[in-house]
Amino acid sequence: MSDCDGSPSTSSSSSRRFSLADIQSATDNFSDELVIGQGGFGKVYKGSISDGESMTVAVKRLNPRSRQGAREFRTEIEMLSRFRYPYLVSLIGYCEEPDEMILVYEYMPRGNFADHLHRSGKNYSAPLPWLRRLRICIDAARGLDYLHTGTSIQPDRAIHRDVKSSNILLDHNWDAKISDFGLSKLGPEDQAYSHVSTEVKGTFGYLDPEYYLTRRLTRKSDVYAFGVVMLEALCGRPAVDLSGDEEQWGLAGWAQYCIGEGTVDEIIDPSVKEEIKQDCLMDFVQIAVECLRNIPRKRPTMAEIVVRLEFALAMQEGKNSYKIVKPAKLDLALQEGEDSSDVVKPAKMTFSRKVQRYFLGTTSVNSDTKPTSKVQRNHSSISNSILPDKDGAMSNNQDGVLAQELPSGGQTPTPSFKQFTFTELKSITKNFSNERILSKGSHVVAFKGWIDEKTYNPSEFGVGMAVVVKEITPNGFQDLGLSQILEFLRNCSHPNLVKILGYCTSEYSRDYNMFLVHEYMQKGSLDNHLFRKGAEPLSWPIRLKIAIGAARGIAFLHTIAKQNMYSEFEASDILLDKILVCRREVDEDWARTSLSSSGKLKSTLMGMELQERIPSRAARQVAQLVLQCLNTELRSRPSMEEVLFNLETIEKGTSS
Ligand SMILES: Nc1ncnc2c1ncn2[C@@H]1O[C@H](COP(=O)(O)OP(=O)(O)OP(=O)(O)O)[C@@H](O)[C@H]1O
Repeated sequence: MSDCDGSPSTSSSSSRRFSLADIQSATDNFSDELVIGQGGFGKVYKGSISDGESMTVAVKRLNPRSRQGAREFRTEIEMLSRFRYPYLVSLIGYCEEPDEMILVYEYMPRGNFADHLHRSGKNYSAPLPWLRRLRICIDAARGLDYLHTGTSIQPDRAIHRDVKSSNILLDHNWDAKISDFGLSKLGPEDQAYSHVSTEVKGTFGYLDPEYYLTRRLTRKSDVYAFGVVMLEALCGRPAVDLSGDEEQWGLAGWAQYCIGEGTVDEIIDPSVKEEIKQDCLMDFVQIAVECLRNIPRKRPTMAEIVVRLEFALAMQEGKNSYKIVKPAKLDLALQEGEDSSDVVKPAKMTFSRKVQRYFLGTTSVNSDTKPTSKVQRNHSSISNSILPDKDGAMSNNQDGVLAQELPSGGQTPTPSFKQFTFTELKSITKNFSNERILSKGSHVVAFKGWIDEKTYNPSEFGVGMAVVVKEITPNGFQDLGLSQILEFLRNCSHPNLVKILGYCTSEYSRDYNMFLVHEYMQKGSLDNHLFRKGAEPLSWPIRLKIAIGAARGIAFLHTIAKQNMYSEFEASDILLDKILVCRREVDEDWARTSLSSSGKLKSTLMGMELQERIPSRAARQVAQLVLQCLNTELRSRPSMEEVLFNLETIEKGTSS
């Protein structure tokens, strides 16, 4: 393990070395009028350098009286030269002269997140809407995930050590990037829980108590600090505020206390309170509280946080109107050594203990707090609707709905995963009539129909939500048992996967076939758009968006397949080919997309007719990525997460 606190030579391979005269000219000789910020290192100026074209930059000049110095300066250069990513601020160059240490960064015109949350600084104009706060948290989480896990191309891993809202900077589109790597440590490569022992550094209000006590630094210290940032975003309060009552000085402690007391509503920033949807709020609070768990091992990883925040965003945007169960939640309730007996008696169904807890919703917001919060109460009401009966059998309610979300405001509950009756399916598909057939394969026939959006009851032709009813012969499932299939399907919920609305295994069904009901994707499958004669060619940005959507869906499948309960099978094998439930298709606004196989991905991206219209740099990058995916040596192929990361980077490069 190398350590940035040693004194590596300033790695300047990808950063430019400026003379002091360059910097003086860029900042009007360090004019006070150009000061845009001040941190522990020194003042930050807005400047303008010319490299052929003129470019606005942020110039950070070491204050000779600062407690920070050469070590932080070198660490920053070293880190930012190694870690380049759309969600990390870029270092453009540096200046090192006998009495000067200066860093030059890309300029982030909207300043830092803290100023917008706490209504301070020149950049603040109006309270940030909730959606924007959520997106900023996701960007920052992506940046930290990259720092923590690296990629096959950039295998180094690091711990930031000073995650806070003033180190999250915003560009003119409100895209967020992590900054300030002066305290970062290059970390151990493999295990999330291995650590480095260091002198305790960081910022009060964000310091992981475990690190403070033990000096054992892990990535989970960043996760703790990120949890505090999430609370700042939710409450609009700084991490430390000494102006109020003593128990409210530290946001982390105060917010956790309120959540435990069921009074989380009272601490939400009034300017966003009305905007936050209940589902999104519950998830957001849940993630934040988990980040703050006392035991670092029990905190989620940044990768999990990214997926779950994206999920919360989808809920806020109304893309998942029914209750969906997220794989990341596996970790919420199922911590090692936890006793499940207080939750639910073992059911006769073959769901594993993990799956039961997972499926029933979480029962403990935080293993460190008492189970009395509103969030918890809401969750337990979800559980109650599907508690096993006294014989241990899982009971459905009268509608055959297995799990129900109980939304706020007394709206009609929406089923999450319905057990349809065969009669209902007959009504949905007009008695499985030929005119309703969408496609026919050797093991699967798909029919189109309509159901009521709220109850999932059959509705008239063209009324309510369009769905696909798929009839699958037993051979279509290979050797999988029903319980395994259902387990998987329930958890297969992600904005980039077709939504499974329910199933039917009625004894009256033809030949004991199974039926799945999933959402209907208006634009059909991608191959239609790519290969159908006369189809309007898809533009390059849409193709890229589709590839990214598909990569997100697949990456998610891989994540859930990694959970123990699925260790016996590979998600991609089962879902993509055999069960056919996740044959991802393109929806209405092209935002949630996917492809039907990696073969199509290749042809999508390499389509000859498009080559002229793809920016040449992007074309090269895509071609390189495709070649990596097709590497004959399995181990050398990138993971889906890496593919996704690369596609997102290419997209950023194309749009900027
Ligand atoms: N690249 C940049 N673009 C725009 N503004 C920036 C940039 N870098 C820093 N700033 C502004 O300058 C402020 C100070 O930045 P700096 O990283 O030195 O300090 P800090 O992180 O707030 O504090 P400390 O260094 O003590 O942890 C930031 O909060 C931000 O408002």
